[in-house]
Amino acid sequence: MSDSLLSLSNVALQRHGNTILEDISLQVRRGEIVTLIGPNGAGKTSLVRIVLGLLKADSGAVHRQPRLRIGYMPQKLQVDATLPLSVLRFLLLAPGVKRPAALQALEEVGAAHLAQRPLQQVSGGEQQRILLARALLRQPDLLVLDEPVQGVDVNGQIELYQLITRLRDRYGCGVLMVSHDLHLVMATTNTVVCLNRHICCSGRPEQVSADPAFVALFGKQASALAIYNHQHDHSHDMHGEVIDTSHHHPDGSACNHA
Ligand SMILES: Nc1ncnc2c1ncn2[C@@H]1O[C@H](COP(=O)(O)OP(=O)(O)OP(=O)(O)O)[C@@H](O)[C@H]1O
Repeated sequence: MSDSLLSLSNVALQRHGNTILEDISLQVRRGEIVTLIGPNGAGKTSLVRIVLGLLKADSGAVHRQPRLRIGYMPQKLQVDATLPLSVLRFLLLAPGVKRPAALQALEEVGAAHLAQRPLQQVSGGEQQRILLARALLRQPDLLVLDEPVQGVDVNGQIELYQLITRLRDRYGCGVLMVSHDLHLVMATTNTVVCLNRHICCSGRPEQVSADPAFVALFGKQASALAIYNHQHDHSHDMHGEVIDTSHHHPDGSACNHA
């Protein structure tokens, strides 16, 4: 039996005559962490929405393993600041969730001590852990994390990525996450997919980082600063279209846009 949880083949999405995504093929297998990186407007959120089934691709195919359970962690916790809600009560809002399971999920993410804390009083890093706990409550086969370390300081980011890796190991789930942080992601991910409407390059981090095309794409400075800075050796016009059309991505390894 295939261990592929999710498979996208040649997926394309247009909106109002604009190409948002084109020719996107990727897979997430059980136990694998796949990270989507790309600049603002690259289509990362649109791709996540297609994976979640919230958006339908205009062409191409999306295959999910039968009865696939997806745990989704959004970018941010959206709560009414006037709503008196403890962390535990927030988790109990999810359908079918019982108190012991909610407490265990908080324990799993190192946030058991926050159970009775008003939701509005938790820090950015604590919020991300709570959202991760909520995603775990679905006992997911696949965790989909949209910028899981957003608004968290560097030490907190390292801890969160380590936590995600531990959860992957413990549950054997697949992880698809969006990140802007190339440097930290390289240490924890199995596959990096660089997206800019199309897939610019992808592969295992060690393969990608050893390839001259990778350095050309991201630049040494970007790695050293742990800040994502998208650099291509091909160009995009103001609509994100590739001006140099010689690129192609035959096998998922880093490509050289000569
Ligand atoms: N419903 C829509 N109608 C028209 N354009 C859209 C729609 N949804 C997204 N877009 C456009 O598609 C492009 C990709 O958006 P998306 O939010 O997927 O990018 P992103 O990589 O997640 O960006 P960011 O890093 O800024 O969050 C953007 O140019 C956006 O304006």
